[in-house]
This record gives sequence, structure tokens and C-alpha cells, in this order.
Amino acid sequence: MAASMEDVRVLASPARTTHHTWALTFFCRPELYLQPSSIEQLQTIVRAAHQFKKTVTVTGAGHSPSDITMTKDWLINLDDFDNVLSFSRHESGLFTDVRVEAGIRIYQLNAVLASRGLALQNLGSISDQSVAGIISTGTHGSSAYHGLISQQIVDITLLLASGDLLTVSPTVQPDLFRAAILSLGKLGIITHVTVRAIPSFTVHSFQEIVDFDKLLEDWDTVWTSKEYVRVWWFPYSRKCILWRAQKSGKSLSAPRESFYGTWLGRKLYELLLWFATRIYKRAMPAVERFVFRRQYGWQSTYGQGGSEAVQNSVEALNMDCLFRQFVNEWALPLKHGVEVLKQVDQAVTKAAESGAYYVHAPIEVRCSNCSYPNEETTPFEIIEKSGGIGALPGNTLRPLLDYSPVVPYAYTEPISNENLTLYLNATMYRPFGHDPPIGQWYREFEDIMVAYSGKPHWAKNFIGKSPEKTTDVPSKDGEMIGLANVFDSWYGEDGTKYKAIRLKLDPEGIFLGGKEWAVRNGVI
Ligand SMILES: Cc1cc2nc3c(=O)[nH]c(=O)nc-3n(C[C@H](O)[C@H](O)[C@H](O)COP(=O)(O)OP(=O)(O)OC[C@H]3O[C@@H](n4cnc5c(N)ncnc54)[C@H](O)[C@@H]3O)c2cc1C
Ligand SMILES: O=C1O[C@H](CO)C(O)=C1O
Repeated sequence: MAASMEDVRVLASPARTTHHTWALTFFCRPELYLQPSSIEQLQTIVRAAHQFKKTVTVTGAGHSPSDITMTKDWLINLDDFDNVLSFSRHESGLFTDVRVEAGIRIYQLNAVLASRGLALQNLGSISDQSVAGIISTGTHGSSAYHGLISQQIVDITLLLASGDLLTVSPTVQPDLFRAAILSLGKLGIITHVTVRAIPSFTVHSFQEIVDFDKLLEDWDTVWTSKEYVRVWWFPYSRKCILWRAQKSGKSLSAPRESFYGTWLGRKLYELLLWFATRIYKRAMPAVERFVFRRQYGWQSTYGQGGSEAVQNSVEALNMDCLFRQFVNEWALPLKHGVEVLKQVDQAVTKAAESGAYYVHAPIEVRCSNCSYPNEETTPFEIIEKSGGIGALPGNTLRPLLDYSPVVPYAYTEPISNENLTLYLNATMYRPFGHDPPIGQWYREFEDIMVAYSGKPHWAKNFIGKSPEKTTDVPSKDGEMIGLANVFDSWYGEDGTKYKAIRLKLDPEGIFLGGKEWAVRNGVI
């Protein structure tokens, strides 16, 4: 059935004509900003896109730091396609599979789950993302006992370029599932997903100040010492905040007060960052040390328990990301962590001595268990062995575009750094909307990441490598060059498979809105 332009225009949001990233770093003015609320409306859009030779890009919360969702054609947002459809409780009572419309934001899902005594097992730093968005770029949290957030997904329904709906899972078209579970939005429109939730839990956390050198000394044991572990590294203070936590049934007890949790503290921090970005850049190390002291204190509390809290799982696993920011994050083998952090430390120290560049803190240091069993292993086999700690996975398949290193598998047997992925996250804030210089810092950071077989997080502000040149000089400070010249060697057979599946499902390129990003990165 043909669709008219009028059929599509009525789905456009009159209030929303522009689109931008959360960080206010990229903007676009799509020809139409569409907010459908039903499958029929989505199918009308896809039919019309064929007819009028338009591309379609989907955005969730726009929280990807890069220009991956920018388009001049048609942009779809599924904020009005956000219902929770069903709950299927497993007879063991260990988990419940929840079917949702894929535009639902994680914070909305958290609230619905909480009202039913349920929760997500693992989260990233925030819950603003849509369910489709959080899986589409490979979002992760920080735990040696959990994989990517998409590990919680049981099945995915896509609206294809043909207009058909297709539900894929580890048992139904597994290769397509592996493509869809980290699709970069280029395969089709994710309309529904089934998420594996567990009974709600509180999280008992211990936050310690640890000297940077001591963290490196204890690298081999620190990551597996609790279910959830994350580190914020403050290079100019030569200190880290080590946050370790586990599921608990304890009653709530609030965390200690935070300096930049107050309006005044936050504004003062932003003002100081602005001053060191715009007026006197050599002030940055002193600013970082001052803020560290106000926020956390100074003396090491490592091994003394640190400051304790018991929070609901969402409050504990999410965190305050402070200001709008650039984010460049890479994944690499955790076993190389000590050498890598030492090299980054040397680069940052040398740059500050010469005044070449200054970094913002914290550099986030996190890990995940992106080790995958053989394809025959079902989630249920892992769940049976789990013994109460770690993931009750919804699937155990490696996404074709997973950017984590390939490591030996261990989910339930003793886990060591050999099985884990390290994520290093170089955040640079934009105080009061002012861009700090990022180019030289990100270039040096990436050179170290590449030397240790790192790959960048798909959503973020990486620079990458030039397809034509060897000198890799972007025209604007920190501008993305992309991965086009390394995609095939870095992603190998899985990358080729992804591209073939993409082409087969979408031969006319309906879902290649934001094509510049895809071309730059060699994914089409
Ligand atoms: C403050 C902040 C904190 C963050 N914390 C973390 C973190 O802890 N860990 C981490 O790994 N990442 C983190 N991120 C990155 C973020 O999780 C990802 O960028 C995520 O993809 C954003 O989801 P979104 O809903 O905003 O999607 P968008 O950014 O709008 O889109 C992301 C991708 O999903 C595609 N997409 C969206 N909806 C659909 C759909 N229905 N069908 C098909 N494709 C779709 C888009 O086309 C695009 O390719 C953070 C980002 C910010 C800004
Ligand atoms: O992209 C991200 O932003 C925050 C850091 O501020 C985070 O944890 C990401 O990942």
C-alpha cells in the first residue's frame, strides 16, 4: 500500500525541529522529526521512505556523545512508543522476562520494575537512555561479573526495510541477533525487546581513597573483590576513588555528603574549570586537587572500609556525570591495565609540565566481563551455576560489533583479569558550554590504547585513523576521522558478517541516515 507525504507529516512533532546531543556538541535540522506511537505508523514511515527516497535515523535520548544520530533526512524518536507489555516470571522465581516497547527510557523502566519488586541487574552511569539506544552502541557498567548491558536482552524485534517485523534471539536467527544486539541503528528499527530482570536489590557500597600507585600494586585482585567495582582516577592528585559494592538485603543508609552535589559546590567547580579552560590553563592541576580535597578528603582510606552506603540498585549503580562533556572511551584487555595506566600517567604528567594540554578528572576506569562461552551454552546453564553473584544473562552471544577484546571465557568459575575488559574513559567537560582543547590529549590517549589492542566505544568522541593519510590530522580540534581504514582488520569475520547482514536487510540503504558517521567508520 502506498503512503502519501501527508501520512508521514502528521507524525512529525511540531515542537521539535532540531536535534542535538545531550552534550550540546552536535546539532542537526532533520527534514522531519517523527514521533510515531504505533507499529502501523512506523510501517507507514518506512514505506514512505522507500517511495520518497529518504533515509530514516532513529534516536533515543540523544545521549551518544558523537554525531552518530545526526541527519538531514527523517529522524524518528520513539519516546511515544514506551509501554511495558508483559511480565513472564520464571518458575524458579530467580528472574522475570519483561517485554517492552523499545523507546522506553531506562529510568521509566526502572520505575515500572521497582513497582513490581524487580530491577535491572546492571546499569551504566545514567538511566536516561532508551532501551534501544543503550544496547545499540554497546553500553556497559562496571563489574567483573556482568557483561555489556545488552547481556540482559532475551530477544529483539526489528522493523525491517521491507516493512516486516522480525523477532530474533539466540535460538532464532542467532547471527542476526548478534548483529541486532549492537546494531548502531543501521539494521532496522528496534521496536520491542525482552529484558531479563531480577528481584529488586539494594547495593552495599564502600568508597575508599587509594593512592594511584597502590591501586596499580593491587590491580590483580581489586577488580574481582566485589560484584560491582569502579575507579575514578584523578591524575593530578595521584589518587583514585575506589568504589566497591555488592548486592545486599540491608536497609538503606545514605552515602556521605558530596561537595559538588550541592548547587554552590557544583557551580564553583564549573567556574574553576571554566577559568582553567579559558583564562589560565596552568591552573587546571591545582583546580583538580582542590576539588578532590573538598569532595573526598585527602588521606588514603584504603583497607579501612572507607565510606559506606546502602542504596537502591539504581541510585548506587548510576552516578553524577556533572557537566556536559566530550567523552573518549576505549576497551582493552584488563590484564594490560597497569602498563596502560602508567603510560597514560606519563603522558598526562609530561603534558602538564610543558603546558601542552591539561586533562579533566576523573578518568573513569571500569571493567566488564565480555567473555563469551561457546555458542551451545545457554543462559540457563550459567544461571544454574551462578550461586547468587553476577549476571543471570538473557543471552550469551557476542555481538558482532562488540568492541571489547576477545578473552578466555569465565562467568561462573573463578574469574581473573585474563577474562576481563578494561574501559578507560577520558572525559573533558565543557564548562558553561565552552569547549576545552581535546585534540592532542585524545590523540596521545588513543595512541596508547591502540598499542594495547584497544578499540573505541562506538558511541563516543574518538578520533580514529585516516583512511587515506598516515598522519591522521583532523581538520578541527579532536574531530573524528573514524575507523574506516582499520574496521576490517579490527572486526575481522564478525565485521564482514555484520556488513553482509546489513546489506541484505536494507539493500536500498533506508537506515543509512547519518551516513557520514557510518562511512567514516567503515561500517557500511
Ligand atoms: C552522561 C552520560 C553517561 C553515559 N554513561 C555511559 C556508561 O556508563 N557506559 C556506556 O557504555 N555508555 C555510557 N554513555 C553512552 C550511552 O549509554 C550511549 O551512547 C547510548 O547509546 C545512548 O542511548 P540513547 O537512547 O541516548 O541513544 P542515541 O544516542 O539517541 O542513539 C544511539 C544509537 O542507537 C540507535 N537507536 C536508538 N534507538 C533505536 C531504535 N529504536 N532502533 C534502532 N536503533 C536505535 C541510534 O540510531 C544510534 O545509533 C553515557 C552517555 C552520557 C551522555
Ligand atoms: O559517556 C559517559 O559519560 C560518563 C562520564 O561522565 C560515563 O560514565 C560515560 O560512559
